[in-house]
Amino acid sequence: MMIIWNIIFLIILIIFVIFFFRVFLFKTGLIHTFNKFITTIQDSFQVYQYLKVPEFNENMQYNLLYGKLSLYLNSLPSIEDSDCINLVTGTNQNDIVLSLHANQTIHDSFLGARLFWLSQQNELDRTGSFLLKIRKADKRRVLRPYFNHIHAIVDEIENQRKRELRLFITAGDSAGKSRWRSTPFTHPSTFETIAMESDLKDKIKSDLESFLKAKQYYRRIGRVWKRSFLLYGPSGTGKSSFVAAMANFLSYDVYDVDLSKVKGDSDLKFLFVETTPKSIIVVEDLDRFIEEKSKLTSSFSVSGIQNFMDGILSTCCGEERVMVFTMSNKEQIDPILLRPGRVDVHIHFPVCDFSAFKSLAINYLGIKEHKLFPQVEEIFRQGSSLSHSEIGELMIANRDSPTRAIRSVIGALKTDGDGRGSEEKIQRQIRDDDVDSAPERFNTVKDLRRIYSLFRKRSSRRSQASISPMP
Ligand SMILES: Nc1ncnc2c1ncn2[C@@H]1O[C@H](COP(=O)(O)OP(=O)(O)OP(=O)(O)O)[C@@H](O)[C@H]1O
Ligand SMILES: [Mg+2]
Repeated sequence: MMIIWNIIFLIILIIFVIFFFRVFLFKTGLIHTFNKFITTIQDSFQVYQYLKVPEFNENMQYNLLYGKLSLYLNSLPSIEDSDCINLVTGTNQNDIVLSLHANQTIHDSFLGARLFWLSQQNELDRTGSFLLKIRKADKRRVLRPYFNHIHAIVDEIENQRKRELRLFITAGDSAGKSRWRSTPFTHPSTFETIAMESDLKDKIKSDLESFLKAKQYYRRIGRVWKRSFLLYGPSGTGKSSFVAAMANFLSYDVYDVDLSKVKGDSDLKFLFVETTPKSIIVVEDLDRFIEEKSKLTSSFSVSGIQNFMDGILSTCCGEERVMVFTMSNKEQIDPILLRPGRVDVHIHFPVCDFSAFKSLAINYLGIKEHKLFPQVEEIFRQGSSLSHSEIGELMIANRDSPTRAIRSVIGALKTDGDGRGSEEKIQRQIRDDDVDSAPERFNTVKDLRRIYSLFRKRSSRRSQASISPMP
């Protein structure tokens, strides 16, 4: 009898010990260490195989699978169990997105198999990789459908995010190399908000649409599937806004290359291979850069810039890129740099004419007609003109009163026409109008002062808009 009681007592004791051990493990967080210990024991009875997915291939071209994997792994719920995770802001500033830290393992399960992904970072070149650990016994059965599953999930995520475009800008890393930093691209410019000849706009839109459909064609003729545009014209005529409109039209990300931050040819190549397909690569003020480059000793070579423009490096790491170069004047540029094939379409951005003025009036003031329009037209006919941004700013500053807005434009155009004291006169006119009564406009006045300093710089004159597609 005594023995039976002893056994019962022992069983109850064991149950209590197990119970308290579990509570202790959970309360102290030691459960994770315990689980790792169990996994290590299990692992020692298994034969595993390792597969590596590097960020770049041996030719330093970006590996698209790496990007997809990163998206997939960061979307797994098990990321929360990792020892160290990065918290970053999402597209919406209030969103917090989890992303896997270097040297962290995340587990996944698929068709009954357990898969482990280790994120790694090379200390020397700061490039990343993912290492997959999978049981040899599961590999043959699971691997192919598992990667199909990853592709399907990533496509789904990308479809959800389709409208969330990103703007990439050049920034240096700790090793002094140029890298991309991205931020949501929310520029509201569209082809509808750009004041430009409607025929020209339609031509460009259909050019872009036919480019999107031409994958097979480009492949058949052995050319890189890319299209290059040169936007040239005076300051404030809408070149940058046009690039944003293109990005919104195509739903492409924008890579804004700041050549002044790029160290030289190899850095430029590196930046290029890091861009992804379905993107617009923009180089603003190329003429200014080339002019400055000739004065400074630079590690850029003409062929480095040409190769970049040709996008020859993009052939093996996905295509579908649009390249855009902006400049104020193309006359000074070596024609080799703009030869057909290197730059496919030249688009001229002239200073504002009467028809562009009317588009701006519709957009900024919400009016299609006004009794002062004939007067404005006459002034334009006499050869006066301003840039779109100058006129736009005057309209924004006086948006409460279209009449006042148009009068101020007329004043500015006239001053421009006879060339007398533009800055002083227009500032007085704005002060005389009810600027003081609207505190928020003080900013606008400040802006206007800044903008009118452009008057002195402006050199180009009215001309016809033109698009010259190269064969
Ligand atoms: N054609 C246009 N249609 C509508 N708005 C315009 C146009 N051109 C300029 N603007 C307005 O003027 C401002 C400046 O334009 P933008 O920066 O695109 O000019 P830009 O040609 O790139 O000038 P820069 O050569 O100095 O960079 C923008 O806020 C834009 O809204
Ligand atoms: Mg610009």
